[in-house]
This record gives sequence, structure tokens and C-alpha cells, in this order.
Amino acid sequence: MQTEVKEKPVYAVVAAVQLPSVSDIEFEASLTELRELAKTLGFQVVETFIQKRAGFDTTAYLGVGKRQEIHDFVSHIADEEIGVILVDHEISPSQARNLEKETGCEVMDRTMVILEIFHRNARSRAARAQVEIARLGYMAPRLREAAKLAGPQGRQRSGVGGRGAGESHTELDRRKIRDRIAELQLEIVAMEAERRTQRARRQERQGLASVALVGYTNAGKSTLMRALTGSEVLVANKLFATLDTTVRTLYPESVPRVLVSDTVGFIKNLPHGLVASFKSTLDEALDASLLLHVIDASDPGFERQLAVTDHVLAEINADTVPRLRIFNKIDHVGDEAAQAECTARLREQYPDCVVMSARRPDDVARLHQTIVGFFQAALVEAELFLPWSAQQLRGELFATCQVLAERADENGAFFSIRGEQAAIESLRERLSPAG
Ligand SMILES: Nc1nc2c(ncn2[C@@H]2O[C@H](COP(=O)(O)OP(=O)(O)OP(=O)(O)O)[C@@H](O)[C@H]2O)c(=O)[nH]1
Ligand SMILES: [Mg+2]
Repeated sequence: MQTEVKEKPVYAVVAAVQLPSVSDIEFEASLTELRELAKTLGFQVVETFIQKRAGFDTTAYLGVGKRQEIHDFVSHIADEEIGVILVDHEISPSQARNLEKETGCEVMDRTMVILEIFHRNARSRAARAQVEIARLGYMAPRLREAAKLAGPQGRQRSGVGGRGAGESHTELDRRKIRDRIAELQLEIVAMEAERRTQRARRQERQGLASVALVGYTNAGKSTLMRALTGSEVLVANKLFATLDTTVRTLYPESVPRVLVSDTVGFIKNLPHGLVASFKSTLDEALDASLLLHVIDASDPGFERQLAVTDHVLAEINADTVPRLRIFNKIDHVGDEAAQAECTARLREQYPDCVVMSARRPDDVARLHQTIVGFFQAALVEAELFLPWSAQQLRGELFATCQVLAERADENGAFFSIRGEQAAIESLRERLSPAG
């Protein structure tokens, strides 16, 4: 046995039904993703059970034969003690309970897996409150089911041993859950108001130049955030490493100054209860003047991930914000020839896209240029004369505008500048003879 491992890994199997409408590729991609999600939670997946069916079995999600196969595997065949069955769909409380009873393993469906990851990764007060609401919402019907089971009908059926679990659940007061949800919702409303004020203040101070990094989980958004802003945001090869929006200034600083925000990652079939929390953390994205949609070009399922992101952006009405597609991790796509081939293909298919690696400083510098270029296109050029008597404005001029040329004579300095209309107006006002 390994002696260095402090925590015993929890061994798990994955189980999934493939419906007729789902292609093999799509199905495989979803299973791979579930295994990644499981790994993020610290599970070690030892086996996968799949079954093609016209629909889910109403009793226990999988058909009888497949259930038996899993039962045999966990009780006789597997070398490890299997603790959990991970199911790649959201299933009903009774389906989960029946599957649990037949196999002797705890059952976690895809929703619960994602909720658990969000729960573990939530750091800020707002994120924690939102995740707790989602978890309580997920739990509530499951408690109700348990209560029903413990009722007269449930008692009749409870010879199988489900009764103990059912009864302990009934002790949890559903009203308490409702009250707790209401309480959390009030907290969130208060926090949102606070956040809105902060945001408004920030915008007033710094103008509106802002970009938001959006995209599927693990695409490399936080890595790019770090590279573009020189900040120390969390980067991890885990799904949903980032749950809160962070805002930093583009570095090296540009004219105009650009704010960059890093956001929560997207995923297929986001649990219903998380949608609200997810949307509110994406508010920043809606405020941005430019969205940087980051895509992991080295992931075989990137097209599906791209489509999911596009879909969610449309749902939150962010599809009207100008968008730049960034195909990241090109360094991770095979050898040099494969990378060149992939780059060419992407450029052809998505004409205005950026293909890059967040790990290559030259690529990051080019992206920096592209972002600055986007905002500079909205800038205006002007001529300004700064008499020697008004040199106190010189610092501000250099801070807010780009100086294209400077020429001095005995009365003062002439500047050719480029900057935001508002910034130039403001300087002009204070320079006018009347002022
Ligand atoms: N090879 C390679 N790996 C990268 C690149 N960009 C990011 N990564 C890695 O991909 C993993 C995920 O990166 P993150 O920046 O945390 O991804 P994210 O999009 O912020 O993910 P979430 O916060 O979970 O949504 C990390 O292990 C990074 O080191 C890249 O250009 N090339
Ligand atoms: Mg991140």
C-alpha cells in the first residue's frame, strides 16, 4: 500500500445512458467531462458502465441488467472498494435511491457533482450564498421524497432497508430550508446593490474601457488574466477553479486604461439552481465593451464547448457585445506541423479569431495590442496648446492621452494627441481663456 497518501482516495464508477438523440462523439465527450469533474472532487474513476436506451429507466435510471452488472462489479470484481456511482444525468430522488439500494454505493448525479465543486470552490460571501441556495434547492425535493417514503406507503415498502435514511431526513425541517433560502436571498440582494454601486463608481472613475474573459471551464481564462494584467489570480487544472469575477487593469497600462475581468467558466447542463448565481456573476461580462471568448483549442470537444458558451451568452443577452474568439492552448495541439495545420483551419473557419498560447509571451503581447487597438479605434485625434502657465495639466495630459507629437516655442507646447473625446474636452475646458 502507498504510505505517502494521507487521504484514502474514494473509488468511483461512472454510469450513463446514451439516448438515441445523442451521437457517440457527444456522449464520449460528456463522459470525459464527468470524469474530469470527478477528478476535481478527488474521486478515482475505475470503470465506466454505459447503456444505449430509448429513455431512462423510471425506477433506477439504468435497466435491470446493467444494474446487476454494476452490482456484481462492485461486490465481486473490483479490486478497490467502490464508494460512489457517478451518473451522467440529473436523475430523480427515487431513481437515485433505488440505484443506491441495488448496488450498495452512494449515487451522485451530474448536478450534485457540479454543485459539490461549486460548494468547495466558492470563496466570496456572495458566491457562497448563491451556491448554498442552489444546494438547498436541490436538496429540498429530495427531503420531500424521503418524507413520503417514511409515510404509510413508504413504510410498506421499506423492508429493503431504506427506512432509516428516510427517517433521519424527515427530521430536517423543510420550513427551515425555505427560511434559510429566503434569508440568503435577502443577503444577496443587499450584496448586489453594493456591487452595483462599486461598479458604477469604478466606471465613473475610469471610463468604460473594459473587457471580460468568458468561456468554458478550464479554457485558460485565468491564465490569460494573469498574463494580461500581471496579477496573481488562481490558475488550476481543475474545473470551476474560478467562481468570482475579478477585475484588474491591463498591464502594461494603455491609453485608454482597460479593465480586464475574469469570470466563472461555462459548462454543458449547468444545474438549474446555479443558473441565477451564474448569471449574476456574469454581470461584469454584460458591462464589458468587448468579450474575449477563450476556447481550449487542444480539447477534442472544443466545438461543443464553444457552442455552449455562445448559447449561454445569448441567454444572458450578452450576444450584442462585440466578441473576439481566442483559441488558446495551441502549444498543446500535437507537434509544430499539427499546430500550424490547426491554426490555419481555425483562421479559415473563424476569420477574425486569435489563435495563441497563454504560455507564449509573444502571443500575449499580440493579444494585448489587439485589445488596445480595439479601444483606440474609438479614440479621436486632436491638437492642443499648453501655455507654460498651464503646465500643471501636463501630467494629466500624458496620463489620459497618447501623445503623438510635441513641439515647444516661447509661449508653451503644442501637442498632437489621441484620446477619449471626454478626456480631451475636459482638458480643453480648463485651457480655454475664459477658464
Ligand atoms: N498548455 C497550455 N496550458 C494552458 C494554457 N492556458 C492555460 N493552461 C492550463 O489550463 C489549465 C486551466 O487554466 P485556467 O486559467 O485555470 O482556466 P480557467 O478558464 O480560468 O478555468 P475555470 O476557472 O475553471 O473556469 C491550467 O492548468 C493552465 O495552466 C495554454 O495556453 N497552454
Ligand atoms: Mg479561472
